[in-house]
Amino acid sequence: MTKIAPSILSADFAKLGEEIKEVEDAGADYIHVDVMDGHFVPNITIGPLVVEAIRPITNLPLDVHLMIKNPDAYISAFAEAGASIITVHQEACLHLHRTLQLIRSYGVKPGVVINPATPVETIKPILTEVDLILIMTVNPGFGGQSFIQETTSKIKQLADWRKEYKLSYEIEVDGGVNEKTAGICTASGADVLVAGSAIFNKEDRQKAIETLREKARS
Ligand SMILES: O=C(CO)[C@@H](O)[C@H](O)COP(=O)(O)O
Ligand SMILES: [Fe+2]
Repeated sequence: MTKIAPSILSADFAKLGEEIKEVEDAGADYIHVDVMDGHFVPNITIGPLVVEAIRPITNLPLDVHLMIKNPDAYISAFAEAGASIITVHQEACLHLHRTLQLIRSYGVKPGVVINPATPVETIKPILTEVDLILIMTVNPGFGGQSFIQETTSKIKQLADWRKEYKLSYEIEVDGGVNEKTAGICTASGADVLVAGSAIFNKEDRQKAIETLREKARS
């Protein structure tokens, strides 16, 4: 079954704990945490202190998406704060194998992310190093943007490589995922759908998650 990872970027930060509990009760699989530094992306969000604060609130894995320059300098802080998965951008890493191995050395699942304009071939050399690959379907930095359709060929390529090389990474998509685009993602081979506005901007979060799952199936 397709996994759903609500992105707390679109949650009400004044009641973040309640928002997280609500999506957990509504059937979410991961809690997606968007970390932005104002350099790699034109926005600033949250840091390890918030990850530490939300860790005891939920039993779900914390899927920490680092949109920051020089991620190596902050991996220990996010690992110690309780991240379950840490994804780093290929575009932000000078020595990608080293960064992914550093994440794993803390007992955290390593993942890599690529922006919409980055070819999927750029991560072919590190496929054996990751537990998850995140395909950005918008340019990172903000919630509520429109899905970039051209990115779906990358999802398909990753699914083909996984089969060909007998690997087991999960394929996650992030950005503009909603009831109209969920089906395109899963038909291309996505296993995990990140959704911010399509869940937190809805009154009934359970219905929003169920709708995404239903669209993912069809
Ligand atoms: O990483 C990001 C944005 O950079 C995402 O995780 C967004 O938070 C997704 O928001 P929606 O497009 O689903 O509203
Ligand atoms: Fe994200």
